[in-house]
Amino acid sequence: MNSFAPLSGLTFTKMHGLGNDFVVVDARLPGPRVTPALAQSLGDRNRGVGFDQLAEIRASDRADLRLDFWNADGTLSGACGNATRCVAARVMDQKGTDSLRIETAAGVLQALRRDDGRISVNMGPPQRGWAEIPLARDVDPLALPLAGVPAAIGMGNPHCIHVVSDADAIALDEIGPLIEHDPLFPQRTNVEFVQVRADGSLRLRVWERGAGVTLACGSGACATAVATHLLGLTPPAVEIEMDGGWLSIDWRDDGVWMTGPTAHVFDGTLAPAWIEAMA
Ligand SMILES: N[C@H](CCC[C@H](N)C(=O)O)C(=O)O
Repeated sequence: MNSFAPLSGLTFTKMHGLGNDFVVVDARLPGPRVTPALAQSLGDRNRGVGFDQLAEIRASDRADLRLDFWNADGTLSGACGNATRCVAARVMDQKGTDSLRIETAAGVLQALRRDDGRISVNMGPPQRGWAEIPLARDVDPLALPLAGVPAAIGMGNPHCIHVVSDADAIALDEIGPLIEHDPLFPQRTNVEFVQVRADGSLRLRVWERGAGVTLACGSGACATAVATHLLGLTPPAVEIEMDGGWLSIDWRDDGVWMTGPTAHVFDGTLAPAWIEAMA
């Protein structure tokens, strides 16, 4: 029994990592390919299923499988840490293994199941150069010419990280989209606001490119941990609390490791008339 039903079977799998929620479809089986329009309709929380991102499983000749990630607005993202952890958990369950390699646009990532059941993914090395993040011009990525002098780090997708004294005081809904669409980011950007607490943990809130405020963001947590370390504020390993819960991040020589829980919520079936209306 395949662990993921094909979209052509009008079914999908719903999962979340710390409330960052995903629809997973297995495009290795016969059925329609995901398109921007289909992702937008499926992502609609009133007229569709609703998700922060859609994770599309495809065959890979470099790893156990390939994942592509679609935001709720129909745009593609090169990375999605929490979805990578969720799909890895479900496929490792099905294979009865504790390790998996997943090809993404950002490279082949290693996933591991920890003894406590949490799932770790090595998200690879951060992008620190302005052109690879990417930024629109050659400025210091650790001191951007924007309000609050934020930092920019890429993790296969762009992140703009603001260190603030009180992350919960930020009007994320208002400020997030303004920064997401700032011309300094030619591919737009994810937007983070982070507070360094006295105990060394981080409080992080995220406005996601193409999705809005989310309860957690894996690649955003990785980018934030890299930025606060480069700014001399934290060690390479740090615990990060987001609205949906905690991720453990460890920037090691082989890449930025992210560890946290995953949850399989349900397997759903789309009404044939709904698919028909999509055509
Ligand atoms: N929620 C995802 C990030 C999605 C990033 C996406 N919003 C973009 O880069 O366009 C994560 O756990 O890494």
